[in-house]
Order: sequence, then structure tokens, then C-alpha cells
Amino acid sequence: MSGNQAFLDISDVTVAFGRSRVPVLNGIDLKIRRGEYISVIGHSGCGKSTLLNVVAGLLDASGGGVVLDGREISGPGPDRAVVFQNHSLLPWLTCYENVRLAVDQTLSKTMSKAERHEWTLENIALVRMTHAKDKRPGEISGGMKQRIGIARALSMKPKVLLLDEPFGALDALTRAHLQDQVMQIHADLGSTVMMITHDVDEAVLLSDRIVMLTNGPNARIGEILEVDLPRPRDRLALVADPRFIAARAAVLEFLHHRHTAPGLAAA
Ligand SMILES: Nc1ncnc2c1ncn2[C@@H]1O[C@H](COP(=O)(O)OP(=O)(O)OP(=O)(O)O)[C@@H](O)[C@H]1O
Repeated sequence: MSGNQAFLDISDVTVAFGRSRVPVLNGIDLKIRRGEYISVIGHSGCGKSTLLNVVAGLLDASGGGVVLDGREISGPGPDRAVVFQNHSLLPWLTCYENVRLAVDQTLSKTMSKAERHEWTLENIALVRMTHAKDKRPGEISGGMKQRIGIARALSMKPKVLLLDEPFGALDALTRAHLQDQVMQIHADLGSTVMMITHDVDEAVLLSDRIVMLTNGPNARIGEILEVDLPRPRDRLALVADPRFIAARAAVLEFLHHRHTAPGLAAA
């Protein structure tokens, strides 16, 4: 991919914590196109969340930098909305109020009060949560909380959606429903998504490319797999699709046998 195609340009990012001289991540280069769905996968502790936090602007890289749509990232901003594994809704607000708060914080200069109300409802409808919009987080399931978290993130009209294991804490069926919804939203809105996951099937189902990190410390990009599957994707049909099976096998093979950086002994 040529440099000028990058919408999100992660360039030579290195992160070392505290006084440690051994970086967690070392020289991460990744160029993401507008509208692309990227998954980052790797063993526990290799630095996936660290990378996402650098892109979110929640953490400063020790070296390198990130440019989004031509602007260098130097802190958190509404152009990058994050959805974490553990839903971070404010418990004393209703679902509507949680989304509305984000809308008011980011769009009050560009939308009237009535428009913000409509926009809030629209985003809640997008994740099919209209029926529970007046409930508080304590009154709804984990999957529903994640849906509101996604609605809140989308309502900010971010340039990039950053998903840090958004389905990780959910049961298999709820997880599948939410993956399908996110696929639909990605198709409808053309969102650019960077998602951290541990789940190989999830990565193959959702992604245009899967970025595989080597084990840390000094984690690097070991390999990037293009997922050559037409959209829309149907999870049931894909189970028997040789391209799905091959992509899945390639990621598993990397995770089991080739997760060490070049030049290091196998773990
Ligand atoms: N604030 C911090 N201070 C010191 N070390 C940290 C900090 N945050 C993360 N680390 C270390 O950096 C490494 C990478 O952590 P990170 O959470 O990014 O990994 P991960 O791949 O997302 O892990 P998991 O898949 O288990 O969530 C780990 O060794 C972790 O202990």
C-alpha cells in the first residue's frame, strides 16, 4: 500500500514503560485505509491494547507517531472513539442520557438541541436499543451495554472506531449477534475500524486485514493477512468456505508456531 493512501498512519511506534529499556512494542508500522476494518491479534500481553491506546491518544509513544487524516495525534479526541471490553457507561444515566452526553460534548457547536436529540435516537436505533433507551446500565445485560457503548462511540461521528475486545466478556450467542451488527454498521456507514481481539474466527469474519503481533517484549508486526472474502459475509455460509478455512488456519498457524519475532528463538 502506498503511503498517500493511509487514512490512519501508524509510523515506527515504539513504547517502553517507565524506566524499562526494553520496549513492549518496537517499530510498529501500519497504514490503514479509510473504511478499512483492521483486527490486531496476538498473544496475551504482547501489546495490543498498548497500540490501541497510542492511537486513542491515551498513551504517548516513546518513539514514532500516529497521523490520522493528515493530523498528528497528540492526545485523546472525538475523532477517535473507543469501545472497551468492560462497558464504561455512567451508571446513574439512562442509555439515552449516556449517548446524549457524548453527542452534547462533541456536536453542540454543529447541531441544534432538537438535532442532537434526533441524532441520539438515531444512534440508539442503529444498535437496536430503542426499546431500552430509558433504562439505566444496571437494568440491562452486558451485551446491551456494549451496544449502547457502540452507539455512544458512533454518535460522536469519529473518523476511526477503536474497539478493544468489545465482545470479549459476552456469551457466544450474544457475541455473534453483536458481531453481525457491527458488520452491518461497518457496511452502512463505511467506518474505519481498528479492533483488538483474541478470537481468530472473529478476526477473520470481520476484518479486511488481520495484523498479527509477535510476542513481547519488543513485539513487532509478524505478518499481515488480507482476508479475501466478499462482503456481506454470512457466518454460517463461511464455516464451509475454503477461503475462510484457509484464513483461519493461517492465523492459527502464526499464533501457534510463528509468534516470535524474526531472529528470536521459538517460545
Ligand atoms: N501502564 C503500564 N505500565 C507498565 N507496564 C504496562 C502498562 N500497560 C501495559 N504494560 C505492560 O505492557 C505489556 C503489554 O500490555 P497490553 O495490555 O498492551 O497487552 P495486550 O496484548 O493487550 O494483552 P491482553 O491480550 O492480555 O489484553 C504487558 O507486559 C503489560 O504488563
